Formats: sequence, structure tokens, C-alpha cells
Amino acid sequence: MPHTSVMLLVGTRPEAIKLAPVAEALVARKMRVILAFTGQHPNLDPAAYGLGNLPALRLRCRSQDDPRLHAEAVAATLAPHLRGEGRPALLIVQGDTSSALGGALAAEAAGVPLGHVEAGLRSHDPSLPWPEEGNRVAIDRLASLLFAPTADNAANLADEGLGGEVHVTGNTAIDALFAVLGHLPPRRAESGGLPHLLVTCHRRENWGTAFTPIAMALTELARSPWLKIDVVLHGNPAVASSARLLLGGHPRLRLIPPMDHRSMIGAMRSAQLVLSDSGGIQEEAPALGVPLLVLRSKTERPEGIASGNSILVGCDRDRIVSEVRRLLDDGAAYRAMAVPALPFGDGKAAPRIAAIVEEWLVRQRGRHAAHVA
Ligand SMILES: CC(=O)N[C@@H]1[C@@H](OP(=O)(O)OP(=O)(O)OC[C@H]2O[C@@H](n3ccc(=O)[nH]c3=O)[C@H](O)[C@@H]2O)O[C@H](CO)[C@@H](O)[C@@H]1O
Repeated sequence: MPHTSVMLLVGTRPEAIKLAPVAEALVARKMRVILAFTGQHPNLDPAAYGLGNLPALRLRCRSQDDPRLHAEAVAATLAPHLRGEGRPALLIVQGDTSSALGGALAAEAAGVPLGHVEAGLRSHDPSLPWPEEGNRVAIDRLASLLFAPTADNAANLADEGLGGEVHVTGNTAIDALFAVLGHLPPRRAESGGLPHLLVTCHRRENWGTAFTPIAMALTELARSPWLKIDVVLHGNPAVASSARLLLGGHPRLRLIPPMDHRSMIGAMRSAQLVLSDSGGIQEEAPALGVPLLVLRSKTERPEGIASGNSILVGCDRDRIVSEVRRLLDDGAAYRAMAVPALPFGDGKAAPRIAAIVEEWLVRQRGRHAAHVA
């Protein structure tokens, strides 16, 4: 009997956000979906992402200081679930986390075909971001089905001459964004309030002392009494503590606890400018038409820069301060960046992925039947 279920592996908040539309689209095609939560973000609530009603495994792998250990723990804990009766026909992982790498390694060990959502993103520098760039390359090598968000991502995969099938689908982040926008009230016209900066910063390369120049830039900007600055803390206590240490108690810098996705999109939509090192926010900001300054020296998402919605400012204090001031002073430059654009997808990535998976499963069953005959 061929196995018919599709397993989706979820480790972190962005994976839940980006795989929820895929789960919904697979279920809409009457496929059997099972979720596997690795525990990388231990407080992840499936119901908050619309994933509460599907059968789920909880692997409870604690996040580790060394991401390779987490990947190994996920691989070892997941592997038994990929064998025997519960064996899925396909394991789908998303993005570049240690959980996703662990899932890919478990699939390889158990001989379960692997699908990779968000395949082909490359910074072309294994150290930036580390370990994510290496994770992406390793996962793509193991995948049979590679769902590349953009044509550039597919070109990266073609350059590497991989064995799996590559499909350009768009990024499911935009599906998730559109679903959230459908639940938000219409955007209100400018109320004449203070210009508002929204900041997130959590990538490993900006942890600890590396956060200091960013914190100094924010403190310098906060000298302007006409500017409102909100810094959204990350759920990882180690990351949030740097922000608390360097920015806590400042009268004009507000530190906000992590928000649910809907509140986060609402906050982005009402900000003049977003400063962030997040991958997902690089995808969402252009679609919202909110100019974004990317707090990284390299990005695997150049599409947002090419569309004119984002600028790569790195982590230099003076550069961050001067770019923020320039955009707030120069109305024409600001308006040029504030034109909504969809360089990462049209919001229909998940139905495309589900259709490809269904067709692929039919082909696999055909092969199995031919083999048995
Ligand atoms: C190196 C790299 O870039 N890797 C990325 C990394 O994720 P990331 O950098 O995108 O991570 P975050 O910034 O945590 O998540 C972003 C999402 O969270 C929402 N958000 C944010 C703050 C909040 O308070 N509430 C929220 O709801 C926000 O709107 C957005 O949707 O792993 C992903 C999975 O594999 C990969 O796709 C992705 O390459």
C-alpha cells in the first residue's frame, strides 16, 4: 500500500506563518496532513496560526545554543515517525531553520521524499546568515520537490545543478499576509500623528555586542522628540535581553513584547518606516508599501531592494541614522519607496504548491503500481 499523508514540519514562528497556508491548501485538496512540531520555539501555539485542528506530533526538542545539535536532535526524534505505519508519502519543510535541516536529514535517513518550501534563497556567503545559508543549501540538495518563491531563487538552484524538481510558486508569506489583511480594518488615512519607526532585530549576527551600533543609532534617532520608535522584542529571551539592556528605560523608545501575526502586520502598516533584519518582514514590507531599512550587510532577498521598497543599510550606526533622516526629510524619496509591490509572490503560492504535490503524489502512486505489477 503506498503511503498517502503529507507531513509538515514546524519549528519556529515564521515556519508556522508560512506553512499554515500550505496546510490549508493541501486540506482543501482532500489530502491527509499531519503536523510535526519540533519545539524549537517551545511556546508556539498551533491555534494562533490556524493549525490547531490538524493531527500533530510534538517532538519537544529543546532549542540548543549550537544549532547543529538542535538539527541532530530533530533528526533523531523525527526519524522513527517516518518509518512504519505512520510513514508519510512526503515530508515538507520550510525555509532555513535548524528544525528544517533536522527534518531533511530524518527524511533522507528514512527514505521519505522531501519537499522544500522557500527553496533557492541564497546570500552566497555561508557566514551570513549562519547557519541558515548552509541549512538552505543542504536542504535543497536533499529535496525531491523544490518550491522556489521567485525566478531568481530558481536560477540559484539551476546554478547548483540539483536533482529535484524546481517549481516557481511565490512565497507563502504573501498568502499569509493577504489572509491577515482580510481580517484587519481598512487602513486609515494619515492622522497627522508623530512619524513612527517600527524596529525588529533578532538575527544571530546582530546578537550581543553586534547589537550595540544598532542600539546607538536608535538612541540617536530618539533624540528627536517628534519621532516615535517602537522596538518589538523577540521571543528568544537571550535576544530580547540585549535590547532591554541597551534600550530599556529610554523615555522615547518603547520596547514591545512579541506580537501575534495580525497585530504585527497592523503595526507595520501604520509605521512610516520599518527597520528590521527579519527575513519574513523583508517579504511583507514591500507588499504593504511600507519602506524598509534592512539591518544586514547581505540579504538572500534582493528582490525587495530591486523593487525599490527596501534598502540594505547594514548595522553601521551613522548609516542607519542618516538613511532614516533622509527618508523622513525627503518626501519624494520616501514616496518612491512606499509604492506597494509584490516581488515575492502574488498570494497564491500555497494553492500552487498543493496542486504540484497532488500531481506528484499521483505520479508516485503510478510508479508504485507499475513496480508492483
Ligand atoms: C535568515 C532568515 O532570514 N531566515 C528567515 C527566518 O525567519 P525570520 O527572520 O523571518 O523570523 P521572524 O522575524 O521571527 O519572523 C518573521 C515573521 O514573524 C512575524 N512577526 C514578527 C514579529 C512579531 O512580534 N510577531 C510576528 O508575527 C512577521 O510579520 C513575519 O511574518 O526563518 C524562516 C523560517 O524558516 C525563513 O523563512 C527565513 O528565511
